Amino acid sequence: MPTALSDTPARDIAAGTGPRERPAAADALLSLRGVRKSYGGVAVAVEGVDLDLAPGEILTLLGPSGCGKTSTLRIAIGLERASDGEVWLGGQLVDAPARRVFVPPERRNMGMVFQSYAIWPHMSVFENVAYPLQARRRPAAEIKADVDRLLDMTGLSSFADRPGTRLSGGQQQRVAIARGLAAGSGVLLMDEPFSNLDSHLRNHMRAEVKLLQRKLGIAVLFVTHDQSEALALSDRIAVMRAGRIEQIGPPTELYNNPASANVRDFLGENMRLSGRIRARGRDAGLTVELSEGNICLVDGQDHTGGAPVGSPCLLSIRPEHVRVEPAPAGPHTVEPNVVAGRILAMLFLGSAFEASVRLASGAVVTTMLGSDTELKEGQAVRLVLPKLRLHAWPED
Ligand SMILES: Nc1ncnc2c1ncn2[C@@H]1O[C@H](COP(=O)(O)OP(=O)(O)OP(=O)(O)O)[C@@H](O)[C@H]1O
Repeated sequence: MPTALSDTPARDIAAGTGPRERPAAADALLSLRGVRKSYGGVAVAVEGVDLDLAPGEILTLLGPSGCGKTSTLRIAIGLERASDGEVWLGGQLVDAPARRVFVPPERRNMGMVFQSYAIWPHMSVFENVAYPLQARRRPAAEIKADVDRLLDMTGLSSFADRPGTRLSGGQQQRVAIARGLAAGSGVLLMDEPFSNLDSHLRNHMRAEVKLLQRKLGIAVLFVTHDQSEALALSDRIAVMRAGRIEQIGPPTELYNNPASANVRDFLGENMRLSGRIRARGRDAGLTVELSEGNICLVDGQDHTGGAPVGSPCLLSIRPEHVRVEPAPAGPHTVEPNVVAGRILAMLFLGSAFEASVRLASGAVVTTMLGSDTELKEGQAVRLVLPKLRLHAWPED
């Protein structure tokens, strides 16, 4: 894996601190095994987390406030000690309470970028980036060469002499990233790094970080509560809830095949329709009668756990998978997987319209329409629900 600097590799950092054998994942740069954290022995923040950060990947911890994302990150870098479990860095054990192993953060050499950037205002851009290298007493010529390279890679060369205070939010963020890379382990931890930026700059920085990460081949463990940020940036997402990882996988897998209602609702929008199971296919598939009276064939995921025919259930479908067509003239005909409705309101989002549609039952659902749609507010429509895109769940 190409690391940013000609620096001490992570596997040498903790030399002499623990056993030599590797944890389960052979090529992982960072591994957490059964990590648990309770503050003051009472509040449990992290409850048995296992994860492996592979070389060159962006792995995001995603979840609502208080689910344990930051605690997990702080344990990884050594700012907190795990209460139980093991942390491995580059094949070396760096935290294992049961084995009395703990390597402090300054000896883990991992870069961390915080929400607040933590740029030192009394130092120039060059000095900020050089700091982690000076702290390790590297020779001046080597420091200069490495910092020049990092400033070049992050597009900051022309700002080298500028004080940290005289930079825009995006530039400060880049200084924080360059300084994180100077830590040299090839692993960068980022905790909500864009939350202080306005939405335009936030989008720009997401793209910039991903480009930089791809160029350098570093591994990033990223924390956010923003699902669109996680979907856009990550190679893999770990959705956390109450201190545990609920599902981990590539963004498209989590989006298309959520393993739980929590992951389904946390990632993206859903149209939800309530109904009752009318039949179960021999191998797979359900027939569901909606509250609208229509029949729907469901060939997506079945999360109803074999609930018997007659049980209430919930169907979900991503709004972009619903086809919205003008209602045909003449008497209403009932067809499977087609629901009648009327557009109540259309919101123009730039690239698309978000339309609220009232169904016969009175339920209001949200759908997406192309920006060139000819459909209008007040118009009668039919919603076509492809069976492969419909997932069945127990009632909420
Ligand atoms: N130093 C601390 N002392 C006591 N409890 C703490 C401490 N730090 C975090 N907690 C608690 O641990 C739980 C997890 O907190 P953590 O900051 O890891 O969550 P988070 O998902 O990162 O939240 P946020 O997105 O709000 O930062 C919360 O209930 C929090 O109140």
